[in-house]
Formats: sequence, structure tokens, C-alpha cells
Amino acid sequence: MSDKSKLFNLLAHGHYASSFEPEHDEEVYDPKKEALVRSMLTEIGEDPDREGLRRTPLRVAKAMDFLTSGYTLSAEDIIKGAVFEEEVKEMVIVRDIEFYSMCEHHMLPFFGHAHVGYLPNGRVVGLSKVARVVDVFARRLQVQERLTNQVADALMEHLDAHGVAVVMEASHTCMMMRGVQKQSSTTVSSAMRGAFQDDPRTRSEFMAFIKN
Ligand SMILES: Nc1nc2c(ncn2[C@@H]2O[C@H](COP(=O)(O)OP(=O)(O)OP(=O)(O)O)[C@@H](O)[C@H]2O)c(=O)[nH]1
Ligand SMILES: [Zn+2]
Repeated sequence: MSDKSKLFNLLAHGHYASSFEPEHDEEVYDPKKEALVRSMLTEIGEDPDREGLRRTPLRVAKAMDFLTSGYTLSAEDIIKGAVFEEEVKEMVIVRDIEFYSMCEHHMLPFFGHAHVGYLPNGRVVGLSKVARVVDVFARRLQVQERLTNQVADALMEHLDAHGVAVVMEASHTCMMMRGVQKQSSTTVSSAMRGAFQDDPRTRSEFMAFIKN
């Protein structure tokens, strides 16, 4: 423990609490990622050793791991862990599921809402799992269209549904903060499978539900 830490602990706690460390300079989370972030900071003309940036490589490494945690998750496991036999014949819709993803071109966030519907085939899935499946694919480097398709295909395959519909609406910060700099434009993508693709009335019913 440094002399400064000892003094801090003495003032704060009246003793040298060895478990309490006001400074965490030595904490290492992922040396390779942290070294990359440190280089990036240097390359953009920053001083990675100034106080505000000292723990930034570690924070960025942790944030990147969270934002790309979808690579380590399986939509199949999530869906199959909460499928229930249920004779439901009507469409089920989970709408306005917030999501945050990162575009693979600029590694900048895009975010918005997903609307997911399916026509059960004797089985329903726990509702939270629909939102979890969105996150499994959103927490990766993505393009919005692929993300939309992956959510639809995973549900179609593992739920054995009569049909699945996914509509995603998103704002892309790579189009807002830089590049073309359009603040208000949003992108809508859709993926229709089974009955939602084959039957215009089924598709219209879904579209009407998500508009309200
Ligand atoms: N289709 C699709 N395009 C995306 C998505 N996210 C980002 N893009 C686009 O990917 C394209 C990459 O184009 P490039 O010309 O290689 O990159 P750039 O020079 O940075 O382009 P600008 O953004 O126009 O400055 C851009 O048009 C982005 O708007 C996405 O989710 N789907
Ligand atoms: Zn982008």
C-alpha cells in the first residue's frame, strides 16, 4: 500500500484498512485489450497517464466485453430453456424491446427498438427470452439487417413456429455524430418468416399491432 493510500485510509477509517484501496492503478482486467486502448489514446494525442485517463483502458476493455458479450451466448439455449407446450393459436407480439448494438463499419453504437411477433405451433416461449434473444445478436458487431434476420431465424428454428416477424427501428450514431451527420433519420428493417412471409393478412395484422 502506498503512503498516500495509508494516509487516506487512516483519515477515512481511523486505521490502515488493508481491504480498502482508494487507488486501483495496478488492477489489470485484460492486458492485451488495455494495451490497445492505451495505444489508441496515445495515437489521438492524449496522455494515457493523466489522472482522468489512467483507468480508461481497463474501463474500455470491460465495456467492450459487455457490448460484444453476445458472441458467448447461444440463442438456442435461451429459447429451449423456456419453451412451454400451450395450444395458443393466435399471434404473440413483444414490442418496443430496446436494444443497443454496434455497427461493424465504425464500431459506433446503433440503438432503437425491436418488435417481435410469432405464430405458435403448440409451443410458446417465455416472453423475457424474446428480449434476451434480441440482446444475444445485438451485443456483437452488426449491420442492422443481419441482426434482424438472425433474431427471426433463431426464433423460427428453435421455437418451430408457424411464422416469425421482426421489425427493428434504429438510429445509427455513425450517421449522426460523423459522416453524413443526419440527426433525425431512422432505419427500419424487417424479417418475415413462414406465415408472415406467405400471408399478407398475417403480416398486416402484425404491422397494425406494432403501430398502435
Ligand atoms: N446497410 C447498412 N449499412 C450500414 C449500417 N451501419 C452502417 N452502415 C453504412 O455502412 C456504410 C459504410 O460505407 P463506407 O463508404 O465504407 O464508409 P464511410 O466512408 O465511413 O461512409 P460514410 O458513413 O458515408 O462517411 C455507410 O454508408 C454506413 O452508413 C447498417 O446497419 N446497415
Ligand atoms: Zn457505422
